[in-house]
Amino acid sequence: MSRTTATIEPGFHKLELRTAYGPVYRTVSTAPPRECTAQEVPIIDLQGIYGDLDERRKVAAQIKKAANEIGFFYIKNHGIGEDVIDAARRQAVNFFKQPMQAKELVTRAKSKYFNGYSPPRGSHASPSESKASDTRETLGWRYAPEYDPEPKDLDAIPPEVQPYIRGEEFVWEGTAHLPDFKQDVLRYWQACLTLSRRLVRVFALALDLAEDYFDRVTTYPGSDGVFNFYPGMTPEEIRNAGDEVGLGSHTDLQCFTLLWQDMSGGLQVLKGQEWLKVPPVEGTFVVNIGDYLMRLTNDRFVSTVHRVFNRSPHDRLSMPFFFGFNFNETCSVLPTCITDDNPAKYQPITCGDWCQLRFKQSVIERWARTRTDTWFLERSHSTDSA
Ligand SMILES: O=C(O)CCC(=O)C(=O)O
Ligand SMILES: [Fe+2]
Repeated sequence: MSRTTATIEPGFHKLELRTAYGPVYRTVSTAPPRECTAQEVPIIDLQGIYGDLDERRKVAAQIKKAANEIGFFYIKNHGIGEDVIDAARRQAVNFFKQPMQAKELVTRAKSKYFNGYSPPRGSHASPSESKASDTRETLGWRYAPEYDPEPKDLDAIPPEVQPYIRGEEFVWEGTAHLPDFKQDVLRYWQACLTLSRRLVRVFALALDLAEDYFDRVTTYPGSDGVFNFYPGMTPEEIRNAGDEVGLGSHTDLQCFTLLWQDMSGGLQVLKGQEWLKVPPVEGTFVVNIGDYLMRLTNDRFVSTVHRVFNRSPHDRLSMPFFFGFNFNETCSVLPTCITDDNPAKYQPITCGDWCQLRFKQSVIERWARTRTDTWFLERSHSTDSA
């Protein structure tokens, strides 16, 4: 019986990545990451998005270049107040510093839609990267129209939208003992949502579409707020950490992510086969393209693999916000991303169904892993695909 065994050159290894259609594998360098350059991951000044059309187009051109090349860039002058960020950051730390019993009041096990708290080792983003699961713990909450900064009439939510509302109140009920938690966290989330609606208009310009092209599909958008906490390590833990990661290699799912990270460092981005460090820059967010937007742009904008290490004595905190389209809207590859020579590669799909495909893969995979560990490991080491 023949069996394919991929040959990997020394200095490289095979990285397993989750996608909506099951695992894919990439050959990746094992060399330590190097610092990214300002050309590779540029800092884009957003001041111009509040200016005239000409200024908005200039920002759009910079976003287009970065989105085409690496799918990651920093934004400065983004308009989210330092006080808003600071209050959210303090609340996140208050939350994670609680005893486990208090955090479990909002355990993800209570959720139908991945809201709530997941403890350290609660996820394993890339099973081939590390034998152990991810060290981060995380708290997430999702879109609910009653908190939308664009006020909604709750009695007039379209019936086709209603089944796709993913926010759940238990997150706020189970944190009500933390003074001002809900207020400070939602203020941050609302600021991220407002900025994302503004940014998606610049993305439309970057894609040669009318500026309001996406307005119709961002009325009840995918808007996942998340706090990630990566605990610091003692020197001994660092020595024994082996291949452990804070958050394993993955791509984000929706259109784009706004990522606030504290000054610890630890974010890495995969460029070709090489890992780049994308360090924190004071006063900025990192923005990265997600899989759904990559699909809608016929792969013009790239959703890039990234991961996080926190091999330091200090705790690390990040506060990503994942922005997508209304989960009920079926979207096709964008007309400006199709030519006679380059027809649409993908079928229309809703952002909700797209995310669901990936979630399902994780569930199938977890199931396979618990049932037949050896079967699964053999398969993941002997299959070579895209
Ligand atoms: O913590 C970070 O810097 C990145 C987090 C991330 O990639 C994610 O939550 O998807
Ligand atoms: Fe991510």
